[in-house]
Amino acid sequence: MSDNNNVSPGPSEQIIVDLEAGSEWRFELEADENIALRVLSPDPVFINSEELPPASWYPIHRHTKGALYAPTPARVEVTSLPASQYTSTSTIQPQLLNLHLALERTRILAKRYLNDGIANEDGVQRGSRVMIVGPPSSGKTTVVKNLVNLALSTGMGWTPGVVGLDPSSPSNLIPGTLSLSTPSHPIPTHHPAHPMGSPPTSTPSNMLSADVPTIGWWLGALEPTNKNAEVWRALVERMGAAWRKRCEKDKIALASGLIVDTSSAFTNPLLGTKKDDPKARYSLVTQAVEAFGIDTILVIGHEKLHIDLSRLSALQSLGTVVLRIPKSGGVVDLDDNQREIINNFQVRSYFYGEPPLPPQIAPGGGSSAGGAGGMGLIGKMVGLDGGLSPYSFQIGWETLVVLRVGEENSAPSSALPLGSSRILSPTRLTRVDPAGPAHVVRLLNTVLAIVQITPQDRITPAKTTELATDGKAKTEATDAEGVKKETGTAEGEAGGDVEGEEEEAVAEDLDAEEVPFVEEIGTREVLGFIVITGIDAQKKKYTVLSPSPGKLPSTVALAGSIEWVDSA
Ligand SMILES: Nc1ncnc2c1ncn2[C@@H]1O[C@H](COP(=O)(O)OP(=O)(O)OP(=O)(O)O)[C@@H](O)[C@H]1O
Repeated sequence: MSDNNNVSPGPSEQIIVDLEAGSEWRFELEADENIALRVLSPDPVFINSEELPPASWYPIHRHTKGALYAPTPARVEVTSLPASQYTSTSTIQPQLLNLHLALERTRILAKRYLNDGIANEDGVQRGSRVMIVGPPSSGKTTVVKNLVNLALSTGMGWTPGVVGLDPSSPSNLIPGTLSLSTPSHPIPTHHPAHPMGSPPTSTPSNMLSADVPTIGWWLGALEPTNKNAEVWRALVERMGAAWRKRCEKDKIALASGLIVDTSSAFTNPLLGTKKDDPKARYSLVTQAVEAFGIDTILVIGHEKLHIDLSRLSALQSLGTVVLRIPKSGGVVDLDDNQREIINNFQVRSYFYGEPPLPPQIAPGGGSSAGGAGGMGLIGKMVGLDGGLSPYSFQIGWETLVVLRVGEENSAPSSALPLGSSRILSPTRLTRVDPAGPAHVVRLLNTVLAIVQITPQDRITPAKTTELATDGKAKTEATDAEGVKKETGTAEGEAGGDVEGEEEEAVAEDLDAEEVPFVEEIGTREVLGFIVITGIDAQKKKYTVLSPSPGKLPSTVALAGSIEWVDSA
Protein backbone atom coordinates (compact mmCIF):
# COMPACT_ATOMS: atom_id res chain seq x y z
CA MET A 1 0.00 0.00 0.00
CA SER A 2 1.26 3.50 -0.66
CA ASP A 3 0.04 6.83 0.62
CA ASN A 4 -0.90 9.95 -1.27
CA ASN A 5 2.49 10.71 -2.77
CA ASN A 6 1.16 9.34 -6.08
CA VAL A 7 -1.32 12.23 -6.14
CA SER A 8 -0.17 15.58 -7.41
CA PRO A 9 -1.73 18.83 -8.51
CA GLY A 10 -1.31 18.97 -12.28
CA PRO A 11 -1.19 22.03 -14.53
CA SER A 12 -4.03 24.50 -13.86
CA GLU A 13 -4.87 22.77 -10.59
CA GLN A 14 -5.78 19.42 -12.11
CA ILE A 15 -5.65 16.59 -9.60
CA ILE A 16 -3.62 13.77 -11.03
CA VAL A 17 -3.34 10.20 -9.78
CA ASP A 18 -0.36 8.25 -11.12
CA LEU A 19 -0.65 4.48 -11.06
CA GLU A 20 2.29 2.14 -11.39
CA ALA A 21 1.93 -1.05 -13.44
CA GLY A 22 -0.27 -3.65 -11.73
CA SER A 23 -1.57 -1.34 -9.02
CA GLU A 24 -5.04 -0.27 -7.82
CA TRP A 25 -6.26 3.16 -6.82
CA ARG A 26 -8.93 2.51 -4.19
CA PHE A 27 -11.52 5.06 -3.11
CA GLU A 28 -14.47 5.24 -0.74
CA LEU A 29 -16.90 8.05 -1.47
CA GLU A 30 -18.80 9.53 1.44
CA ALA A 31 -22.36 10.89 1.40
CA ASP A 32 -21.21 14.29 0.09
CA GLU A 33 -18.55 13.11 -2.35
CA ASN A 34 -19.15 12.79 -6.09
CA ILE A 35 -16.24 12.52 -8.45
CA ALA A 36 -15.49 12.19 -12.15
CA LEU A 37 -12.38 10.57 -13.60
CA ARG A 38 -10.64 10.64 -16.95
CA VAL A 39 -7.67 8.73 -18.22
CA LEU A 40 -4.85 10.90 -19.52
CA SER A 41 -2.33 8.19 -20.42
CA PRO A 42 -2.50 6.07 -23.61
CA ASP A 43 -2.84 2.63 -21.99
CA PRO A 44 -6.15 1.32 -20.64
CA VAL A 45 -7.35 1.68 -17.07
CA PHE A 46 -10.13 -0.54 -15.71
CA ILE A 47 -12.86 -0.28 -13.13
CA ASN A 48 -14.25 -3.69 -12.22
CA SER A 49 -12.73 -4.92 -15.49
CA GLU A 50 -14.63 -2.37 -17.59
CA GLU A 51 -12.18 -0.28 -19.59
CA LEU A 52 -12.60 3.42 -18.82
CA PRO A 53 -13.34 5.23 -22.08
CA PRO A 54 -10.25 7.20 -23.11
CA ALA A 55 -10.38 10.96 -22.48
CA SER A 56 -14.08 11.08 -21.46
CA TRP A 57 -15.21 11.94 -17.97
CA TYR A 58 -16.55 8.98 -16.03
CA PRO A 59 -18.79 10.06 -13.14
CA ILE A 60 -18.94 8.13 -9.88
CA HIS A 61 -21.70 8.93 -7.41
CA ARG A 62 -21.56 9.31 -3.65
CA HIS A 63 -21.36 6.22 -1.43
CA THR A 64 -19.55 4.21 -4.13
CA LYS A 65 -16.53 2.21 -3.06
CA GLY A 66 -14.24 0.71 -5.64
CA ALA A 67 -10.88 0.64 -7.33
CA LEU A 68 -9.25 1.54 -10.63
CA TYR A 69 -6.78 -1.02 -11.92
CA ALA A 70 -3.90 -0.18 -14.23
CA PRO A 71 -2.03 -3.11 -15.82
CA THR A 72 0.59 -0.70 -17.18
CA PRO A 73 1.69 2.71 -15.82
CA ALA A 74 -1.24 5.12 -16.07
CA ARG A 75 -2.24 8.68 -15.27
CA VAL A 76 -5.79 9.59 -14.29
CA GLU A 77 -7.34 12.99 -13.62
CA VAL A 78 -9.86 13.26 -10.77
CA THR A 79 -12.22 16.20 -10.19
CA SER A 80 -11.66 16.11 -6.44
CA LEU A 81 -9.77 13.84 -4.13
CA PRO A 82 -11.97 11.61 -1.93
CA ALA A 83 -11.20 11.80 1.78
CA SER A 84 -10.51 8.07 1.74
CA GLN A 85 -8.27 6.97 -1.12
CA TYR A 86 -4.97 5.16 -1.55
CA THR A 87 -3.05 3.06 -4.02
CA SER A 88 -2.05 -0.52 -3.53
CA THR A 89 -0.02 -3.06 -5.43
CA SER A 90 -1.73 -5.98 -3.69
CA THR A 91 -4.49 -6.73 -6.15
CA ILE A 92 -6.39 -9.92 -7.01
CA GLN A 93 -6.77 -8.84 -10.65
CA PRO A 94 -4.14 -11.36 -11.91
CA GLN A 95 -6.03 -14.21 -10.17
CA LEU A 96 -9.31 -12.99 -11.64
CA LEU A 97 -7.69 -12.82 -15.06
CA ASN A 98 -6.43 -16.41 -14.73
CA LEU A 99 -9.90 -17.55 -13.76
CA HIS A 100 -11.36 -15.66 -16.68
CA LEU A 101 -8.90 -17.33 -19.08
CA ALA A 102 -9.92 -20.76 -17.80
CA LEU A 103 -13.61 -19.87 -18.22
CA GLU A 104 -12.93 -18.42 -21.66
CA ARG A 105 -11.23 -21.62 -22.79
CA THR A 106 -14.30 -23.59 -21.73
CA ARG A 107 -16.59 -21.18 -23.58
CA ILE A 108 -14.61 -21.52 -26.79
CA LEU A 109 -14.52 -25.33 -26.56
CA ALA A 110 -18.24 -25.38 -25.80
CA LYS A 111 -19.04 -23.11 -28.73
CA ARG A 112 -17.03 -25.31 -31.11
CA TYR A 113 -18.81 -28.36 -29.79
CA LEU A 114 -22.30 -26.85 -29.91
CA ASN A 115 -21.97 -25.03 -33.23
CA ASP A 116 -19.67 -27.28 -35.24
CA GLY A 117 -19.90 -30.59 -33.40
CA ILE A 118 -16.13 -30.54 -32.72
CA ALA A 119 -15.50 -32.66 -29.64
CA ASN A 120 -12.60 -31.90 -27.30
CA GLU A 121 -10.52 -34.15 -25.12
CA ASP A 122 -11.84 -32.54 -21.94
CA GLY A 123 -15.39 -33.46 -22.88
CA VAL A 124 -16.54 -29.81 -22.58
CA GLN A 125 -20.09 -29.44 -23.91
CA ARG A 126 -21.18 -26.15 -22.32
CA GLY A 127 -19.73 -23.09 -20.63
CA SER A 128 -18.71 -23.27 -16.96
CA ARG A 129 -21.28 -22.56 -14.30
CA VAL A 130 -19.58 -20.89 -11.39
CA MET A 131 -20.97 -19.97 -7.97
CA ILE A 132 -19.18 -17.52 -5.68
CA VAL A 133 -19.57 -17.97 -1.91
CA GLY A 134 -18.03 -16.16 1.01
CA PRO A 135 -18.73 -14.25 4.23
CA PRO A 136 -20.32 -10.77 4.32
CA SER A 137 -18.25 -8.08 2.60
CA SER A 138 -15.73 -10.51 1.18
CA GLY A 139 -16.06 -9.13 -2.35
CA LYS A 140 -18.43 -11.73 -3.86
CA THR A 141 -20.43 -9.29 -5.96
CA THR A 142 -17.22 -7.58 -7.08
CA VAL A 143 -15.72 -10.89 -8.24
CA VAL A 144 -18.95 -11.72 -10.11
CA LYS A 145 -18.94 -8.33 -11.79
CA ASN A 146 -15.30 -8.64 -12.82
CA LEU A 147 -15.80 -12.11 -14.29
CA VAL A 148 -18.90 -10.94 -16.16
CA ASN A 149 -17.17 -7.83 -17.50
CA LEU A 150 -14.12 -9.82 -18.56
CA ALA A 151 -16.38 -12.21 -20.50
CA LEU A 152 -18.25 -9.32 -22.10
CA SER A 153 -15.06 -7.52 -23.13
CA THR A 154 -13.66 -10.31 -25.28
CA GLY A 155 -15.59 -9.32 -28.39
CA MET A 156 -16.75 -12.93 -28.76
CA GLY A 157 -20.40 -12.02 -28.29
CA TRP A 158 -20.86 -14.02 -25.09
CA THR A 159 -24.04 -13.58 -23.09
CA PRO A 160 -23.21 -15.15 -19.72
CA GLY A 161 -26.12 -15.72 -17.37
CA VAL A 162 -25.82 -13.81 -14.12
CA VAL A 163 -27.77 -15.20 -11.21
CA GLY A 164 -28.33 -13.03 -8.16
CA LEU A 165 -28.96 -15.27 -5.16
CA ASP A 166 -28.18 -12.37 -2.85
CA PRO A 167 -31.43 -10.51 -2.20
CA SER A 168 -29.59 -7.91 -0.10
CA SER A 169 -27.57 -6.71 -3.09
CA PRO A 170 -29.78 -7.69 -5.99
CA SER A 171 -28.13 -7.53 -9.38
CA ASN A 172 -30.35 -5.07 -11.11
CA LEU A 173 -33.67 -5.08 -9.33
CA ILE A 174 -34.65 -4.16 -5.82
CA PRO A 175 -33.81 -5.65 -2.41
CA GLY A 176 -35.70 -8.83 -1.66
CA THR A 177 -35.44 -10.17 -5.21
CA LEU A 178 -33.56 -13.04 -6.78
CA SER A 179 -32.66 -12.45 -10.39
CA LEU A 180 -31.45 -13.95 -13.61
CA SER A 181 -30.00 -11.57 -16.16
CA THR A 182 -28.06 -11.76 -19.39
CA PRO A 183 -25.97 -8.64 -19.89
CA SER A 184 -24.34 -8.23 -23.28
CA HIS A 185 -22.12 -5.17 -22.71
CA PRO A 186 -19.60 -4.48 -19.94
CA ILE A 187 -21.39 -3.11 -16.89
CA PRO A 188 -20.33 0.31 -15.62
CA THR A 189 -19.68 1.33 -12.01
CA HIS A 190 -21.27 4.74 -11.67
CA HIS A 191 -23.06 4.22 -8.38
CA PRO A 192 -23.56 1.45 -5.84
CA ALA A 193 -27.25 0.82 -6.60
CA HIS A 194 -27.07 -1.76 -9.34
CA PRO A 195 -23.80 -3.62 -9.44
CA MET A 196 -24.93 -5.68 -12.43
CA GLY A 197 -26.48 -3.07 -14.67
CA SER A 198 -28.84 -0.19 -15.12
CA PRO A 199 -32.23 -0.16 -13.51
CA PRO A 200 -35.18 -1.04 -15.68
CA THR A 201 -36.61 1.63 -17.89
CA SER A 202 -40.26 2.49 -17.53
CA THR A 203 -42.31 0.97 -20.26
CA PRO A 204 -45.95 0.23 -19.70
CA SER A 205 -45.88 -3.24 -21.17
CA ASN A 206 -43.07 -4.72 -19.12
CA MET A 207 -41.77 -3.05 -16.02
CA LEU A 208 -38.65 -5.16 -15.95
CA SER A 209 -37.39 -4.30 -19.40
CA ALA A 210 -33.96 -2.89 -18.86
CA ASP A 211 -30.60 -2.31 -20.40
CA VAL A 212 -29.83 -5.68 -18.96
CA PRO A 213 -32.63 -8.17 -19.68
CA THR A 214 -33.64 -9.50 -16.30
CA ILE A 215 -36.15 -11.85 -14.77
CA GLY A 216 -36.90 -11.45 -11.07
CA TRP A 217 -38.40 -13.67 -8.38
CA TRP A 218 -39.63 -12.29 -5.07
CA LEU A 219 -38.32 -13.58 -1.76
CA GLY A 220 -39.42 -10.44 0.04
CA ALA A 221 -36.56 -10.70 2.54
CA LEU A 222 -32.91 -9.72 2.53
CA GLU A 223 -31.54 -13.22 3.04
CA PRO A 224 -32.51 -16.86 3.21
CA THR A 225 -33.35 -18.03 6.73
CA ASN A 226 -34.63 -21.27 8.20
CA LYS A 227 -38.11 -19.74 8.18
CA ASN A 228 -38.22 -18.85 4.50
CA ALA A 229 -35.96 -21.72 3.32
CA GLU A 230 -38.80 -23.59 1.60
CA VAL A 231 -39.91 -20.52 -0.32
CA TRP A 232 -36.25 -19.95 -1.23
CA ARG A 233 -35.93 -23.53 -2.47
CA ALA A 234 -39.04 -23.18 -4.63
CA LEU A 235 -37.73 -19.94 -6.14
CA VAL A 236 -34.30 -21.40 -6.88
CA GLU A 237 -35.91 -24.42 -8.57
CA ARG A 238 -37.85 -22.11 -10.80
CA MET A 239 -34.82 -20.00 -11.60
CA GLY A 240 -32.85 -23.12 -12.52
CA ALA A 241 -35.69 -24.20 -14.79
CA ALA A 242 -35.76 -20.76 -16.44
CA TRP A 243 -32.03 -20.98 -17.17
CA ARG A 244 -32.34 -24.50 -18.56
CA LYS A 245 -35.16 -23.35 -20.82
CA ARG A 246 -33.09 -20.46 -22.05
CA CYS A 247 -30.13 -22.73 -22.79
CA GLU A 248 -32.30 -25.15 -24.73
CA LYS A 249 -33.10 -22.38 -27.20
CA ASP A 250 -29.87 -20.40 -27.12
CA LYS A 251 -26.56 -22.12 -27.81
CA ILE A 252 -24.55 -18.98 -27.14
CA ALA A 253 -26.06 -18.70 -23.66
CA LEU A 254 -25.21 -22.37 -23.06
CA ALA A 255 -21.63 -21.83 -24.22
CA SER A 256 -21.25 -18.54 -22.33
CA GLY A 257 -21.92 -20.19 -18.98
CA LEU A 258 -23.34 -18.89 -15.74
CA ILE A 259 -21.99 -16.86 -12.83
CA VAL A 260 -23.88 -16.94 -9.55
CA ASP A 261 -23.62 -14.40 -6.73
CA THR A 262 -24.80 -15.72 -3.36
CA SER A 263 -25.96 -14.50 -0.01
CA SER A 264 -23.40 -14.51 2.78
CA ALA A 265 -25.95 -16.62 4.71
CA PHE A 266 -24.73 -19.51 2.53
CA THR A 267 -21.68 -19.74 4.79
CA ASN A 268 -23.92 -20.99 7.64
CA PRO A 269 -23.70 -24.82 7.51
CA LEU A 270 -27.08 -25.29 9.19
CA LEU A 271 -29.02 -22.89 6.99
CA GLY A 272 -32.04 -24.68 5.54
CA THR A 273 -31.34 -27.96 7.35
CA LYS A 274 -34.64 -29.80 7.65
CA LYS A 275 -35.90 -31.62 10.73
CA ASP A 276 -36.20 -34.85 8.76
CA ASP A 277 -32.54 -34.66 7.73
CA PRO A 278 -30.74 -33.02 10.67
CA LYS A 279 -27.29 -34.07 9.49
CA ALA A 280 -27.50 -32.22 6.17
CA ARG A 281 -25.01 -29.38 5.92
CA TYR A 282 -25.02 -26.46 3.49
CA SER A 283 -28.29 -27.75 2.07
CA LEU A 284 -29.16 -24.50 0.27
CA VAL A 285 -25.70 -24.46 -1.33
CA THR A 286 -26.20 -28.01 -2.57
CA GLN A 287 -29.69 -27.22 -3.79
CA ALA A 288 -28.45 -24.22 -5.80
CA VAL A 289 -25.63 -26.35 -7.26
CA GLU A 290 -28.18 -28.91 -8.42
CA ALA A 291 -30.72 -26.38 -9.68
CA PHE A 292 -28.20 -24.54 -11.88
CA GLY A 293 -25.85 -27.43 -12.67
CA ILE A 294 -22.94 -25.58 -11.05
CA ASP A 295 -19.58 -27.19 -11.84
CA THR A 296 -17.28 -24.86 -9.89
CA ILE A 297 -17.66 -23.15 -6.52
CA LEU A 298 -15.28 -20.29 -5.77
CA VAL A 299 -14.84 -19.64 -2.06
CA ILE A 300 -13.50 -16.19 -1.23
CA GLY A 301 -10.91 -16.20 1.53
CA HIS A 302 -12.59 -18.35 4.21
CA GLU A 303 -10.37 -21.42 4.65
CA LYS A 304 -12.79 -23.45 6.76
CA LEU A 305 -15.65 -22.93 4.32
CA HIS A 306 -13.40 -24.09 1.51
CA ILE A 307 -12.50 -27.27 3.40
CA ASP A 308 -16.11 -27.86 4.50
CA LEU A 309 -17.45 -27.56 0.96
CA SER A 310 -14.60 -29.62 -0.55
CA ARG A 311 -15.47 -32.46 1.84
CA LEU A 312 -19.22 -32.25 1.40
CA SER A 313 -20.26 -35.62 0.01
CA ALA A 314 -23.34 -34.16 -1.71
CA LEU A 315 -21.06 -31.87 -3.75
CA GLN A 316 -18.49 -34.60 -4.35
CA SER A 317 -21.15 -36.86 -5.81
CA LEU A 318 -22.24 -34.05 -8.13
CA GLY A 319 -18.62 -33.64 -9.26
CA THR A 320 -18.49 -29.97 -8.23
CA VAL A 321 -14.98 -28.52 -8.01
CA VAL A 322 -14.41 -26.23 -5.01
CA LEU A 323 -11.64 -23.64 -5.41
CA ARG A 324 -10.47 -20.90 -3.11
CA ILE A 325 -9.49 -17.43 -4.24
CA PRO A 326 -7.97 -14.73 -2.05
CA LYS A 327 -10.06 -11.89 -0.67
CA SER A 328 -9.02 -8.53 -2.08
CA GLY A 329 -7.39 -6.28 0.49
CA GLY A 330 -9.48 -3.44 -0.89
CA VAL A 331 -12.92 -4.80 -0.02
CA VAL A 332 -14.78 -2.45 2.28
CA ASP A 333 -16.65 -3.86 5.25
CA LEU A 334 -20.07 -2.25 4.94
CA ASP A 335 -21.96 -1.60 8.17
CA ASP A 336 -25.73 -1.88 8.59
CA ASN A 337 -26.22 1.82 8.06
CA GLN A 338 -24.35 1.79 4.74
CA ARG A 339 -26.25 -1.29 3.63
CA GLU A 340 -29.52 0.45 4.39
CA ILE A 341 -28.47 3.51 2.41
CA ILE A 342 -27.58 1.34 -0.58
CA ASN A 343 -30.82 -0.64 -0.32
CA ASN A 344 -32.83 2.59 -0.30
CA PHE A 345 -30.83 3.80 -3.26
CA GLN A 346 -31.61 0.56 -5.11
CA VAL A 347 -35.36 0.96 -4.65
CA ARG A 348 -35.19 4.64 -5.56
CA SER A 349 -33.33 4.04 -8.81
CA TYR A 350 -35.76 1.27 -9.76
CA PHE A 351 -38.47 3.91 -9.81
CA TYR A 352 -36.56 7.08 -10.69
CA GLY A 353 -33.68 5.76 -12.83
CA GLU A 354 -30.08 6.91 -12.64
CA PRO A 355 -29.60 9.81 -10.27
CA PRO A 356 -28.88 13.11 -12.03
CA LEU A 357 -25.28 14.22 -12.10
CA PRO A 358 -24.44 16.49 -9.21
CA PRO A 359 -23.55 20.08 -10.26
CA GLN A 360 -19.85 19.72 -9.44
CA ILE A 361 -19.40 16.96 -11.99
CA ALA A 362 -22.07 17.77 -14.56
CA PRO A 363 -20.75 18.89 -17.94
CA GLY A 364 -21.14 22.58 -18.54
CA GLY A 365 -17.81 24.26 -19.14
CA GLY A 366 -18.27 26.79 -16.41
CA SER A 367 -21.81 27.70 -17.45
CA SER A 368 -24.78 27.02 -15.26
CA ALA A 369 -25.69 23.98 -17.37
CA GLY A 370 -24.30 21.77 -14.71
CA GLY A 371 -26.92 23.00 -12.29
CA ALA A 372 -27.39 25.96 -10.02
CA GLY A 373 -24.07 27.17 -8.80
CA GLY A 374 -22.28 24.30 -10.54
CA MET A 375 -18.82 24.76 -11.96
CA GLY A 376 -19.45 22.31 -14.78
CA LEU A 377 -16.78 20.12 -16.33
CA ILE A 378 -15.05 20.88 -19.59
CA GLY A 379 -14.87 17.85 -21.85
CA LYS A 380 -16.94 14.90 -22.94
CA MET A 381 -18.96 12.89 -20.41
CA VAL A 382 -19.71 9.20 -20.95
CA GLY A 383 -23.31 8.54 -22.02
CA LEU A 384 -25.64 7.90 -19.12
CA ASP A 385 -29.14 6.54 -18.87
CA GLY A 386 -31.74 9.15 -18.21
CA GLY A 387 -33.99 9.43 -15.21
CA LEU A 388 -37.39 7.76 -15.15
CA SER A 389 -40.76 9.22 -14.25
CA PRO A 390 -42.67 7.03 -11.86
CA TYR A 391 -46.38 7.45 -11.39
CA SER A 392 -48.49 7.67 -8.26
CA PHE A 393 -52.17 6.78 -8.10
CA GLN A 394 -54.88 5.42 -5.83
CA ILE A 395 -56.26 1.92 -6.02
CA GLY A 396 -59.04 0.32 -3.98
CA TRP A 397 -58.27 -2.24 -1.28
CA GLU A 398 -60.47 -4.76 -2.99
CA THR A 399 -58.84 -4.21 -6.36
CA LEU A 400 -55.26 -4.77 -5.32
CA VAL A 401 -55.03 -8.28 -3.89
CA VAL A 402 -52.04 -8.39 -1.55
CA LEU A 403 -50.70 -11.82 -0.63
CA ARG A 404 -47.95 -13.11 1.57
CA VAL A 405 -46.07 -16.32 0.82
CA GLY A 406 -44.89 -18.88 3.35
CA GLU A 407 -45.74 -20.68 6.50
CA GLU A 408 -44.62 -17.93 8.82
CA ASN A 409 -47.47 -15.66 7.75
CA SER A 410 -50.24 -17.95 8.88
CA ALA A 411 -52.13 -17.53 12.12
CA PRO A 412 -50.14 -18.66 15.18
CA SER A 413 -50.56 -22.29 16.24
CA SER A 414 -51.66 -21.00 19.64
CA ALA A 415 -54.87 -19.96 17.93
CA LEU A 416 -55.70 -23.60 17.26
CA PRO A 417 -57.59 -25.85 19.70
CA LEU A 418 -55.48 -27.26 22.52
CA GLY A 419 -53.40 -30.27 21.47
CA SER A 420 -53.86 -29.54 17.77
CA SER A 421 -51.18 -28.91 15.25
CA ARG A 422 -51.58 -27.82 11.68
CA ILE A 423 -50.14 -29.16 8.49
CA LEU A 424 -49.44 -26.31 6.19
CA SER A 425 -47.76 -26.05 2.88
CA PRO A 426 -44.49 -24.15 3.36
CA THR A 427 -45.27 -21.99 0.35
CA ARG A 428 -48.91 -21.33 1.16
CA LEU A 429 -50.48 -17.99 0.36
CA THR A 430 -52.15 -15.76 2.90
CA ARG A 431 -54.24 -12.83 1.85
CA VAL A 432 -53.57 -9.59 3.70
CA ASP A 433 -57.00 -8.66 4.98
CA PRO A 434 -57.41 -5.00 4.08
CA ALA A 435 -60.17 -4.60 6.65
CA GLY A 436 -57.92 -5.71 9.52
CA PRO A 437 -56.37 -2.49 10.86
CA ALA A 438 -53.12 -4.15 11.89
CA HIS A 439 -52.60 -5.49 8.38
CA VAL A 440 -53.26 -2.22 6.68
CA VAL A 441 -50.89 -0.27 8.88
CA ARG A 442 -48.24 -2.89 8.24
CA LEU A 443 -48.59 -2.38 4.50
CA LEU A 444 -47.65 1.29 4.59
CA ASN A 445 -44.31 1.80 2.74
CA THR A 446 -44.27 -1.87 1.76
CA VAL A 447 -42.69 -2.87 -1.52
CA LEU A 448 -44.95 -5.24 -3.48
CA ALA A 449 -44.02 -7.55 -6.33
CA ILE A 450 -46.65 -7.82 -9.06
CA VAL A 451 -47.33 -11.31 -10.41
CA GLN A 452 -49.05 -12.32 -13.61
CA ILE A 453 -52.33 -14.19 -13.16
CA THR A 454 -54.06 -16.28 -15.80
CA PRO A 455 -57.63 -17.58 -15.59
CA GLN A 456 -56.22 -21.05 -14.83
CA ASP A 457 -54.65 -19.71 -11.65
CA ARG A 458 -58.02 -19.07 -10.03
CA ILE A 459 -59.48 -21.63 -7.70
CA THR A 460 -62.72 -22.07 -5.88
CA PRO A 461 -62.65 -20.90 -2.26
CA ALA A 462 -60.32 -22.98 -0.13
CA LYS A 463 -61.62 -25.81 1.93
CA THR A 464 -60.38 -25.28 5.42
CA THR A 465 -59.94 -26.92 8.76
CA GLU A 466 -61.16 -30.41 8.50
CA LEU A 467 -60.53 -32.74 11.40
CA ALA A 468 -58.10 -35.51 10.73
CA THR A 469 -58.76 -38.96 12.11
CA ASP A 470 -56.23 -38.45 14.88
CA GLY A 471 -58.24 -35.53 16.07
CA LYS A 472 -55.67 -32.98 14.91
CA ALA A 473 -56.82 -29.95 13.06
CA LYS A 474 -55.56 -29.88 9.51
CA THR A 475 -55.62 -26.89 7.24
CA GLU A 476 -55.02 -27.17 3.56
CA ALA A 477 -55.22 -24.77 0.70
CA THR A 478 -57.21 -25.94 -2.23
CA ASP A 479 -54.94 -26.88 -5.07
CA ALA A 480 -55.23 -26.74 -8.81
CA GLU A 481 -57.86 -29.49 -8.82
CA GLY A 482 -60.30 -26.84 -7.84
CA VAL A 483 -59.51 -24.70 -10.84
CA LYS A 484 -62.51 -22.68 -11.79
CA LYS A 485 -62.86 -22.17 -15.50
CA GLU A 486 -63.36 -18.57 -16.34
CA THR A 487 -63.59 -16.97 -19.68
CA GLY A 488 -62.20 -13.43 -19.49
CA THR A 489 -58.47 -12.85 -19.60
CA ALA A 490 -56.67 -11.86 -16.43
CA GLU A 491 -55.53 -8.62 -17.97
CA GLY A 492 -59.06 -7.66 -18.82
CA GLU A 493 -60.11 -8.08 -15.26
CA ALA A 494 -57.06 -7.10 -13.38
CA GLY A 495 -56.13 -3.63 -14.28
CA GLY A 496 -54.45 -0.84 -12.42
CA ASP A 497 -55.67 2.69 -12.41
CA VAL A 498 -55.31 4.84 -15.43
CA GLU A 499 -54.73 8.49 -14.65
CA GLY A 500 -55.92 8.20 -11.11
CA GLU A 501 -59.25 6.59 -11.82
CA GLU A 502 -59.98 3.66 -9.63
CA GLU A 503 -60.94 0.39 -11.27
CA GLU A 504 -63.77 -1.87 -10.30
CA ALA A 505 -63.00 -4.74 -7.99
CA VAL A 506 -61.25 -7.69 -9.65
CA ALA A 507 -63.84 -10.23 -8.70
CA GLU A 508 -66.83 -9.79 -6.50
CA ASP A 509 -66.44 -13.24 -5.03
CA LEU A 510 -63.17 -12.36 -3.31
CA ASP A 511 -63.46 -13.08 0.34
CA ALA A 512 -60.72 -11.36 2.30
CA GLU A 513 -59.98 -14.58 4.18
CA GLU A 514 -59.66 -16.78 1.13
CA VAL A 515 -56.90 -16.87 -1.41
CA PRO A 516 -58.56 -17.61 -4.71
CA PHE A 517 -55.34 -18.49 -6.54
CA VAL A 518 -53.17 -21.55 -6.86
CA GLU A 519 -50.23 -21.56 -4.52
CA GLU A 520 -47.74 -21.63 -7.35
CA ILE A 521 -48.29 -17.93 -8.17
CA GLY A 522 -46.39 -17.03 -5.00
CA THR A 523 -43.09 -18.25 -6.43
CA ARG A 524 -43.40 -17.36 -10.07
CA GLU A 525 -41.40 -14.67 -11.81
CA VAL A 526 -42.59 -11.18 -11.13
CA LEU A 527 -43.65 -8.48 -13.57
CA GLY A 528 -42.40 -5.50 -11.61
CA PHE A 529 -42.68 -3.68 -8.31
CA ILE A 530 -44.83 -1.03 -6.70
CA VAL A 531 -44.73 0.63 -3.27
CA ILE A 532 -47.70 1.49 -1.07
CA THR A 533 -46.97 5.10 -0.15
CA GLY A 534 -50.28 5.94 1.50
CA ILE A 535 -53.36 4.33 2.98
CA ASP A 536 -56.77 5.98 3.19
CA ALA A 537 -58.70 3.85 5.67
CA GLN A 538 -61.92 5.80 5.16
CA LYS A 539 -62.04 5.54 1.40
CA LYS A 540 -60.42 2.10 1.56
CA LYS A 541 -57.74 2.99 -0.93
CA TYR A 542 -54.01 2.58 -1.21
CA THR A 543 -51.80 5.18 -2.86
CA VAL A 544 -49.14 3.34 -4.83
CA LEU A 545 -45.99 4.35 -6.67
CA SER A 546 -45.53 2.51 -9.94
CA PRO A 547 -42.57 2.83 -12.34
CA SER A 548 -44.81 3.73 -15.23
CA PRO A 549 -48.19 5.29 -15.93
CA GLY A 550 -51.07 3.22 -17.18
CA LYS A 551 -52.57 -0.03 -16.13
CA LEU A 552 -50.82 -2.30 -13.73
CA PRO A 553 -50.08 -5.51 -15.62
CA SER A 554 -51.85 -7.40 -12.83
CA THR A 555 -53.49 -6.45 -9.56
CA VAL A 556 -52.21 -9.44 -7.62
CA ALA A 557 -49.17 -8.50 -5.57
CA LEU A 558 -46.86 -10.21 -3.12
CA ALA A 559 -45.74 -8.48 0.06
CA GLY A 560 -42.62 -9.30 2.04
CA SER A 561 -40.67 -7.46 4.66
CA ILE A 562 -39.08 -4.89 2.38
CA GLU A 563 -40.08 -1.31 3.06
CA TRP A 564 -39.06 1.92 1.42
CA VAL A 565 -39.53 5.57 2.28
CA ASP A 566 -38.23 8.08 -0.22
CA SER A 567 -35.75 10.14 1.70
CA ALA A 568 -33.90 11.62 -1.28
N1 LIG B 1 -10.42 -3.74 -4.51
C1 LIG B 1 -11.37 -2.95 -4.00
N2 LIG B 1 -11.09 -1.66 -3.69
C2 LIG B 1 -12.03 -0.87 -3.14
N3 LIG B 1 -13.29 -1.26 -2.85
C3 LIG B 1 -13.62 -2.53 -3.13
C4 LIG B 1 -12.68 -3.44 -3.73
N4 LIG B 1 -13.32 -4.64 -3.89
C5 LIG B 1 -14.58 -4.47 -3.44
N5 LIG B 1 -14.76 -3.21 -2.99
C6 LIG B 1 -15.99 -2.65 -2.39
O1 LIG B 1 -16.23 -3.32 -1.15
C7 LIG B 1 -17.65 -3.42 -0.91
C8 LIG B 1 -18.03 -4.85 -0.60
O2 LIG B 1 -17.78 -5.66 -1.73
P1 LIG B 1 -18.88 -6.64 -2.33
O3 LIG B 1 -20.22 -6.00 -2.36
O4 LIG B 1 -18.33 -7.15 -3.61
O5 LIG B 1 -18.85 -7.77 -1.22
P2 LIG B 1 -19.91 -8.93 -0.97
O6 LIG B 1 -19.16 -10.06 -0.39
O7 LIG B 1 -20.68 -9.19 -2.22
O8 LIG B 1 -20.83 -8.24 0.11
P3 LIG B 1 -22.19 -8.77 0.79
O9 LIG B 1 -21.83 -8.90 2.24
O10 LIG B 1 -23.16 -7.68 0.53
O11 LIG B 1 -22.58 -10.07 0.17
C9 LIG B 1 -18.32 -2.87 -2.16
O12 LIG B 1 -18.69 -1.54 -1.91
C10 LIG B 1 -17.23 -2.95 -3.22
O13 LIG B 1 -17.43 -1.99 -4.23
